[in-house]
Amino acid sequence: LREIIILPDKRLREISKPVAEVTPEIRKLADDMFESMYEAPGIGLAAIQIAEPVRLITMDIVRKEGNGKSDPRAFINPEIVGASAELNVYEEGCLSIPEYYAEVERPKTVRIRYTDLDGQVKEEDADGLFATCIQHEIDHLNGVLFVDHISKLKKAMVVRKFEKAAKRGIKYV
Ligand SMILES: O=C(O)C[C@@H](Cc1ccccc1)[C@H](O)SCc1ccccc1
Ligand SMILES: [Zn+2]
Repeated sequence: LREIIILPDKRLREISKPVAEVTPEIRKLADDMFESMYEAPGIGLAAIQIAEPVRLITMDIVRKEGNGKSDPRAFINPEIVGASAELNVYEEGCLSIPEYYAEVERPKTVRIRYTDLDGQVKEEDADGLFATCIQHEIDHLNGVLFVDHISKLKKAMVVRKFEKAAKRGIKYV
């Protein structure tokens, strides 16, 4: 199980590097990410959140319902190649910014291109929670956090709260 890094950890602002080749190490990292994601629990995770600055995302949207179903997905070097003009608002959270939620507006549907764990390049349309989550995760790969999409004032309050907690040595368990 890998520790999820928390704001204000500067590493969350790194730009993750492309994965050159799907190696056994990348597959092992994906396994570690699924384990950490399920344990959190979360429906998405970007490698930088466990301090690995590589362009790899894991997701499992259905598992959240806890009805025994599971649809683990891994996305290597994901890119958004198209986005709807129509926007969607979703109350987002982040495993790296615990217990803070805010409404974020994003394109309702996006077309993504990525490489899967078998090394196959795929293109796919995403809508609903899948669209919201994949955009949230791709943001992580670019050092962007969901609080960067909310008002300056609210973002300043959140960042200050986490910086004070960090100074007091409070680690969110
Ligand atoms: O920090 C992360 O990247 C995990 C995020 C992914 C996410 C954020 C906003 C909207 C959808 C996904 C979440 O903390 S995973 C927890 C969760 C579960 C169900 C719905 C929303 C968030
Ligand atoms: Zn997040």
